[in-house]
Amino acid sequence: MAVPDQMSAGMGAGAPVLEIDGLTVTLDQGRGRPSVPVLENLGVSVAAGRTVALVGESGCGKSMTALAIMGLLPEGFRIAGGHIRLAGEDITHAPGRRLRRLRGNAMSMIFQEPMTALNPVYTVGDQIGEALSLHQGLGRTEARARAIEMLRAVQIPAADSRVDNYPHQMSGGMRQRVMIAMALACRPKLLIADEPTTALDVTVQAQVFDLLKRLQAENDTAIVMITHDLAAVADMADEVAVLYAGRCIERGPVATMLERPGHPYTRGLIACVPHLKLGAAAAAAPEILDDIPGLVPPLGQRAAACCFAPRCRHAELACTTRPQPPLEAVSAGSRHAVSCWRREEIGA
Ligand SMILES: Nc1ncnc2c1ncn2[C@@H]1O[C@H](COP(=O)(O)OP(=O)(O)OP(=O)(O)O)[C@@H](O)[C@H]1O
Repeated sequence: MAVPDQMSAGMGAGAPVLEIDGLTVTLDQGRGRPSVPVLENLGVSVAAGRTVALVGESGCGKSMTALAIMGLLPEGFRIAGGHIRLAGEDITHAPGRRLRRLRGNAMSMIFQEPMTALNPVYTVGDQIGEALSLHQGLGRTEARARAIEMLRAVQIPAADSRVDNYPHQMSGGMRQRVMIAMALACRPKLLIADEPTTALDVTVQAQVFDLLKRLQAENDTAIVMITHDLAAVADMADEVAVLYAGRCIERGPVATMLERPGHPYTRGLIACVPHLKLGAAAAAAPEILDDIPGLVPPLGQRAAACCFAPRCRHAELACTTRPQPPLEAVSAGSRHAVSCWRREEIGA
C-alpha cells in the first residue's frame, strides 16, 4: 500500500500551512557535467500549531530543505521538481520580490548560530523593529515598543534597557532568544528552526524549547524543526521525517517513530541516544542497537537503489539491485511509512 511521499502533521486541523510535494533539488556541477540530486521527491506537510521534525545525520539534506522553502538556496542549487506551498500559495519559483515580502513576515527562520542572523552593528531593538517597520509599516516609536514587548515575550530580563544592547553584549542563550523574538515579531504562519539549540547548554535548551512551544500555542505557528537530536524531537515534535542522503526513508507520528521505528537507519539513530526508551520491536532486535557504521554517501555517489543498503546489516542482494523502495504505510491507513524492501521481515 504505497502512500504518496508526503506527511501531514495535524491532519483534520485545516489546510496545511506548509505543503511540500515531490520536492527535488539539484546541484549544478558546471562544465557540461550533469547536475546531481541533493533532495529527491520529498514530501512534508505541516498544519497550523503543529511541529514536524526533519532528522538525519549531517549531509542528509535537512538544511537544503529549509533553504528551498525560504527561497534561499545557495548558488548552483536549483529546484528541479515538485512544489512548495505556503498557506495555499505556490512559492516554488516565486520571484525574489515576493519571497522577500514573505520572509520575516509569513515565514521566518531561526538558525543554529544567532550571529549569522543578527547584525553586530545594530542594537537588538533596531533589528527586531526593522522587520516590523518593513512588513507591518510600524513607525519608530511603535516598532520600539513592540520590540520591547517581544523581548519580554522571550523572557529577556530588563527588556526596556536590553533593547538598546548590541548582540555582543548578550550571552549565547540571550542572543538565541533575540533571534526567536525577531523571527516571531511579525507572527509568521511558518517558523523554520534549524538546530535552534545546538549551540546552547542543556538547561538553556530546555528553556528555549518551552518558549518556542508557548509562542507556538499563542500564535498557532506551524514549525519545521531541523535537528539531529532525537531528545529534542521527543520534546518538541508531533511528527518526524527521517532523511537519508536527500530522501525521506521513514516518517510518522513522533511516539510511533520513537517506540516502533521501522527503518534500520532510524533504529540506529535512536540507538545512538542512550536515554531514549526503545519500544518492543527495536528491543527485540538488539543486534541493531549499535552505532551505524559508515558515512552518508556524498553528492553524486548516491545509488538509484536503496541508498542505505551499503551501511545496512539487513541488506541483501535485492536491496542493491532493486530501485529505491517506496515509502509505504506500515498498515492500511497508517501515517507511519517506511522505505525498506525488507520492512516486514525485519519487523516494522
Ligand atoms: N554550499 C554548498 N556547496 C556544495 N554542496 C553543499 C553545499 N552546502 C551543502 N552541500 C551538500 O548538500 C548536501 C545536503 O546538505 P545539507 O546542508 O542540507 O545537510 P544537513 O542534513 O543539513 O547537514 P547538517 O546537519 O550538517 O547541517 C550535502 O551533501 C552537503 O555536502
